[in-house]
Amino acid sequence: MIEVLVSEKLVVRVPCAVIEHNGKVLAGQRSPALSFPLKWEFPGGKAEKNESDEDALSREIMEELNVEVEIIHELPVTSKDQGWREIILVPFVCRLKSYEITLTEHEQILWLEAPDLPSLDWTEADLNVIDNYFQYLAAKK
Ligand SMILES: Nc1nc2c([nH]c(=O)n2[C@@H]2O[C@H](COP(=O)(O)OP(=O)(O)OP(=O)(O)O)[C@@H](O)[C@H]2O)c(=O)[nH]1
Repeated sequence: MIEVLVSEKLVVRVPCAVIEHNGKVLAGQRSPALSFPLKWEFPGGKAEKNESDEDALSREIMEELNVEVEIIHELPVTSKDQGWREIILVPFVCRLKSYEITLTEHEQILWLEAPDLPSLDWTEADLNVIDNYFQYLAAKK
């Protein structure tokens, strides 16, 4: 009998924040020292075992930007197959609850008006997030 080894793909759940403030949206540029160097992303990161998406989001945003956020709306989950693993992005539209941002991981952040978001070089999964964010904005009008 031939045995087939099927390796399970790693599935990584990544809550992230589309942070709105004064009519603009925050984009973060990944550090040159990390995976996907210098790509743009929405701040956030991998949820830990037994951690809710919301708790992971708050923790990651505090770790990366040193601010508190309030969730306004959950956007559709989007996934990206990276070959050896699958990233499940769980995006939340948020507003700031505190305002003194201190960067601990990102190379830089930019505040952009929504229509300008696609001008940056995003990680692939984020293109879906941006589309879904545009749909959310259109539905609010
Ligand atoms: N926070 C965040 N991560 C994203 C986005 N899009 C996307 O593909 N990712 C990927 O999701 C993973 C989040 O991991 P992380 O922020 O907790 O940790 P990390 O940079 O050390 O990641 P790594 O596992 O690739 O080394 C990264 O690989 C990142 O590239 C996004 O919009 N926000």
